[in-house]
Amino acid sequence: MPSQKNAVHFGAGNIGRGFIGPLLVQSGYHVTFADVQDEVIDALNKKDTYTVHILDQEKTKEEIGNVSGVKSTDDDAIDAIAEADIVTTSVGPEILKRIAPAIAKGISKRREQKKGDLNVIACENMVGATSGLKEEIEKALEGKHEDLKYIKEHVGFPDCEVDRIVPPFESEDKLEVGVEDFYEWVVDKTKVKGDLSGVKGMSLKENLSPFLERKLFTLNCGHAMLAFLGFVKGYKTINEAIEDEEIKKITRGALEESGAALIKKHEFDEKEHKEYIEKTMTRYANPNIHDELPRVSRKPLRKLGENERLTGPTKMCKEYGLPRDNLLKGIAAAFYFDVKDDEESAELQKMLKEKGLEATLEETTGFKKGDEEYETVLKNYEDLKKWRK
Ligand SMILES: NC(=O)C1=CN([C@@H]2O[C@H](COP(=O)(O)OP(=O)(O)OC[C@H]3O[C@@H](n4cnc5c(N)ncnc54)[C@H](O)[C@@H]3O)[C@@H](O)[C@H]2O)C=CC1
Ligand SMILES: O=P(O)(O)OC[C@H]1O[C@](O)(CO)[C@@H](O)[C@@H]1O
Repeated sequence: MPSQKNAVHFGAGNIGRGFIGPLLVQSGYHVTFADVQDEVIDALNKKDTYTVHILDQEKTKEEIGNVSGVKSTDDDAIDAIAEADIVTTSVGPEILKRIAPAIAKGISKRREQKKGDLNVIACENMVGATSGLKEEIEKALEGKHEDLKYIKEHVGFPDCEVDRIVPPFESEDKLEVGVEDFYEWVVDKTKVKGDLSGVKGMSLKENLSPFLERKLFTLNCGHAMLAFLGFVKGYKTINEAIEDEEIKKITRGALEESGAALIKKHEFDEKEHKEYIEKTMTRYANPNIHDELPRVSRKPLRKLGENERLTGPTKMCKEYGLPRDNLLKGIAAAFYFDVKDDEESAELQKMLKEKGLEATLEETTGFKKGDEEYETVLKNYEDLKKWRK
């Protein structure tokens, strides 16, 4: 009998339980979720199985078994890494540095126990998430030459792109999760140690960047446009926002703008990219998915950042001398995002109050006074005032 393959997944949240965890289980791994929420960890250990609802036209279910939970801050997490064949994460970009020390300790233990190859893959909405995590792990092992040598020889750190819409799911059962049918997981093949071809749903590619930029500057870009513009008009959900013809038109326009730049940069087939945009618009409008705007627009300071989903495609359009009017409407709308329990939203509103829009715009997006983008966002911000109810 083949021996049990083991995976440790940091973050038993929506993407962990609804996307990466299930794919690993279906590929024959026992998945140990490492999280900080006791309730979720206890439930995983008590039940050993949970339901994933596929929220498509026809609603189906998958039962996911062979799972357990550990506290990511306990030694149990380190022990689990020592026994793992793969470590994945979906904790949010800002949490990666917090989990790096535990992964470093787990790697050190593997080296002592002369364990074989391991791959660590950060599945976050971010360019270079795994590379950043690798840096943090190496920092945690500074001066430990044997561990660093072991990493070089035995630990792969491939960056990746993850795409599946998984909002919080209403259920009495803490573990149940609701997902769209669509998913895409593209992993940088050139950085893998050993063989990951047995992982179901993982697409190994030599050139990750076009896939990553296509996803961030399309799915995430349009989602952010809908969420920020929808918020200005007082809508609560993505479904409400996309039903508004004005918002829908601007969002589609933004995807066409980012699409034109992506086609130029990555030489995508024009017709195929048009279809990709249409498919993305259909995914947003899925009537079976209830997605609240504050989730999609969460952490606005990160989302406004250079090379992120709105500023990134805008800059790319500029580089190729292409229009970016719709994208700049989405950027302007982001400054209206005001949700008290979102720390970054509170920080953004504080900046606006204390420094004013001009300085905040410069600080968050990198657009400078005199740039066409800077002036247009200021104008758009004024124009959006009439949208507020
Ligand atoms: N939900 C979605 O539709 C998508 C999310 N993503 C990305 O996946 C990542 C996670 O997103 P979600 O699953 O939606 O978030 P989530 O909030 O549902 O899950 C995050 C999980 O991480 C856990 N966590 C926080 N600190 C931790 C720590 N120190 N150690 C271990 N676990 C910790 C939380 O308790 C939570 O269970 C983000 O980077 C997001 O950008 C990517 C594609 C789609
Ligand atoms: O932390 P992030 O990037 O906001 O992740 C949550 C996100 O999940 C998605 O719905 C789907 O990837 C995004 O468009 C959304 O913003």
